[in-house]
Amino acid sequence: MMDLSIQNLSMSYGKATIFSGLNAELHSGGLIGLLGPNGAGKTTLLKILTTLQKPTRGEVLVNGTSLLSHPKAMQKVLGYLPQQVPYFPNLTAMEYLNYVAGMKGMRPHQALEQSQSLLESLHLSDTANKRLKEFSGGMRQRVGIAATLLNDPQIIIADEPSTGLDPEERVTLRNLLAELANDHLVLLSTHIVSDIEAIAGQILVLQSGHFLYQGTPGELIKRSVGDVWEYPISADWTSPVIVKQLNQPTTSLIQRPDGIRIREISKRPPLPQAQSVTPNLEEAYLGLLKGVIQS
Ligand SMILES: Nc1ncnc2c1ncn2[C@@H]1O[C@H](COP(=O)(O)OP(=O)(O)OP(=O)(O)O)[C@@H](O)[C@H]1O
Repeated sequence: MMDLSIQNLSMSYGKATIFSGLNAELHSGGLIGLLGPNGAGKTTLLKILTTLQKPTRGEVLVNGTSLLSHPKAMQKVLGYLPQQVPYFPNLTAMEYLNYVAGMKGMRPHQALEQSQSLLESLHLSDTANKRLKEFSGGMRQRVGIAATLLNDPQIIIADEPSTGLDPEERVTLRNLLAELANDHLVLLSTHIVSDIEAIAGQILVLQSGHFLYQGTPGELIKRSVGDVWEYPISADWTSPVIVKQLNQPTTSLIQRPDGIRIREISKRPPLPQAQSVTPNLEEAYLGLLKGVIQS
């Protein structure tokens, strides 16, 4: 069981405050999704949690031990999956894993055993001796995951790991992280709601330097009940008025058996004929970011 306690954490670059006074309690068992728009500070927060960067103020405790005073306490239990897996085109998958295992201080026989078993569970055994330059983006990402999991880290932190993956590879990665989250602390940062929908037990929403929301996805959806509406498109949907309306982030199109309808996040019914509908997580999240749903 691992616990991460984020206490009054603040980060500024010069005069620019990225976030301030962040507090959160994270535990193993159930994936934790860190959501926020581009530039919200997710990577900066992950860099602090992975000891790559020092915060301006505040503290992070790893099972009660200060990460700032004892970064090794975190480094010993951490598996970090960065946005872009380091790329060594001329190494084979096995050679790359060996190299990472060496950096993690693993003994050669232990490195070999674990690399083989990880390559097998990530369906890469057949390609263990192929050079990484011959791998697809998704395969390379899976090698990155194998490298992250070497030495069985108890905390896994992933930064937008599905960038560049095709839909099938995204699902595979999602399932793998969900499975790991049963007995590891898994924190997955993304700006794509579908990456964590259905697998996150807890979500943190970071925007404008604060956590706008911390809790279960279900609770966020509950909060947005009554704020999402659906209505048929009354005019030609290529007309400038409709196109302008659809360009707002709070509206989307949905195909129904009787035609295309507009879904809109709004405190009040946008049209008299609009019907209140059950929100999905994406809508609840967007409503929160746009201030329609209260944080
Ligand atoms: N070394 C730095 N010096 C100055 N500003 C920085 C530095 N690193 C990041 N920033 C700024 O901090 C803000 C947050 O960046 P960060 O990469 O943490 O966001 P993010 O939520 O991870 O975004 P993305 O999803 O686009 O990766 C951005 O405005 C960025 O320009």
